[in-house]
Amino acid sequence: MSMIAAFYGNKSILITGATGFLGKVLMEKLLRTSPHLKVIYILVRPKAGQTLQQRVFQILDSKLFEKVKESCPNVHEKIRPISADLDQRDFAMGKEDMQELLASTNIIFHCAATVRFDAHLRNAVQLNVIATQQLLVMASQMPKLEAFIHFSTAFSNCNLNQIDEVIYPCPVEPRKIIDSMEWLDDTIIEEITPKLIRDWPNTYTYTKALGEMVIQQEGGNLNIAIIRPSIVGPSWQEPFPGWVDNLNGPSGMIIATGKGFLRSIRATPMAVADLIPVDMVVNLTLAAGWYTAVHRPKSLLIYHSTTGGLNPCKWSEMGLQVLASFKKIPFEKAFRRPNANFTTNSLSAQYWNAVTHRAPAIVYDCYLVLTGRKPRMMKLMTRLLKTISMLEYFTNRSWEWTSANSEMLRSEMSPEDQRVTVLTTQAARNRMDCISRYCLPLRKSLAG
Ligand SMILES: CCCCCCCCCCCCCCCCCCCCCCCC(=O)SCCNC(=O)CCNC(=O)[C@H](O)C(C)(C)COP(=O)(O)OP(=O)(O)OC[C@H]1O[C@@H](n2cnc3c(N)ncnc32)[C@H](O)[C@@H]1OP(=O)(O)O
Ligand SMILES: NC(=O)C1=CN([C@@H]2O[C@H](COP(=O)(O)OP(=O)(O)OC[C@H]3O[C@@H](n4cnc5c(N)ncnc54)[C@H](OP(=O)(O)O)[C@@H]3O)[C@@H](O)[C@H]2O)C=CC1
Repeated sequence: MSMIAAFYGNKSILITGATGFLGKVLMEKLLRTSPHLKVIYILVRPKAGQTLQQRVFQILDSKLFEKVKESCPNVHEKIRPISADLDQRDFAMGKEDMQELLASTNIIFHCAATVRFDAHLRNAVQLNVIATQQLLVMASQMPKLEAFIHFSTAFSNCNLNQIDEVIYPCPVEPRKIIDSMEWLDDTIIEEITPKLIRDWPNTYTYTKALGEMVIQQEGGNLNIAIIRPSIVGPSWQEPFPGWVDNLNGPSGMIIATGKGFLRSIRATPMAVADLIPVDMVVNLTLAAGWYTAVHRPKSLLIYHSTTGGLNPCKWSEMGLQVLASFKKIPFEKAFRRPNANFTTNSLSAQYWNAVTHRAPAIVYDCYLVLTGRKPRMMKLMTRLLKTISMLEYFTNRSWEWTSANSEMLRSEMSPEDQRVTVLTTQAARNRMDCISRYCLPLRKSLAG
């Protein structure tokens, strides 16, 4: 029997961000492999026109949960949604809900975040820093809490090239940033944002770094671990290959290339594409939760969930795999035949944008207007080019992440857990298999 799966049996688990990409996969794996867990509390923000229960049923109705429901048709009884908005004081939670959480929670997985690169600094600080701080305060009042697992990103220190499993100080103390958000107005915050974030490329990575510092400074005696995944992609194996439900990171770019919209990307072919399938991130997370609670390490441990350090994959290799997958399974109703290249300098990128992106979009829009339809291609192309420009920072640099803690974690696992729980390190060793599994199922999942 898996020791990790057995550990989560009979536990009350709190997940923030359970309606998001990683949160859903985490919840699925917990329900599938630890069917005797007591309850999963999920903090869900109310959405107009949908009750909390409806949001939960919508998630459970997705293909991701088919396997769990086969073995446990009443799986919804294990999930207890709690209305909470992490942007609000005390998460705008009801008193009784709060009391129940404080009294019962054994393990916290904190996934909620804004992952938008263009988030206003105030919003990013609120969710990625202040909400983390509030959750720590709650955690400190939980007598039964065994472990607090926080999701950060491998790019929280992307201003460095070599990144160890440690917390690096930020130039400005998180407390000072939090205080200033209280009295500065939005326009001034926008003006000073570039000065504050310095060599971080966006408010997302910057506020994730601040979030880590808050954890270190205000974690007190809690048993805490931080997971730092790199670029999280579709599932590799569990519960089935290729599950993904968003267009973040490379997924949207791959679709856009396959559909023939995207023909050129500013990327350095030899730069490392550090992709990690979502199920491996979840495996590492559950193993880290078990280890943190059972072994109670003396200090906070950080786990890199990355693949590049051991056996790096380059963007050129990734690109070739992607193009090969389009040949095997072409997209339906493509705008053009898929073909793409990587450019490295910004002048040639501008040239290709004009020639292969904007010009065909204008021609197509003229055709739509002439045939009595609404033009839409230029709007789509502008959005696509905006997205590409935000991703360029990551496609033109390489980072080296060490992974000693992840290696240590694997060595601490039982032989059975080592057999059933694929962690990042093994995935890195089988990198080509991993990439082709990344590309092909992604195509199947999102094509259409
Ligand atoms: C040698 C041969 C070469 C061959 C080349 C072959 C090419 C192969 C492809 C290779 C891929 C290369 C690209 C790699 C890029 C890697 C980047 C990795 C960066 C990771 C860093 C950190 C990882 C993390 O820690 S967390 C997760 C990261 N977060 C994100 O990824 C979020 C980024 N996105 C945003 O911040 C926003 O979406 C933004 C600012 C880019 C755009 O905002 P906007 O307000 O304009 O739009 P949205 O409201 O977000 O969406 C509106 C609409 O558009 C749809 N959409 C969103 N993104 C995409 C997309 N990428 N593609 C297509 N469509 C997209 C979205 O669903 C919405 O649709 P609605 O219908 O309106 O709802
Ligand atoms: N995806 C990736 O490539 C990577 C992700 N990470 C980290 O992993 C974690 C999860 O990311 P991912 O699943 O991709 O992100 P998603 O954007 O898919 O999910 C974000 C989650 O946070 C919730 N949330 C956002 N704002 C609030 C709020 N005010 N109150 C309550 N809940 C809120 C969302 O709820 P709702 O459904 O209501 O919007 C959603 O459940 C994050 O911490 C991220 O930084 C790290 C590295 C890479």
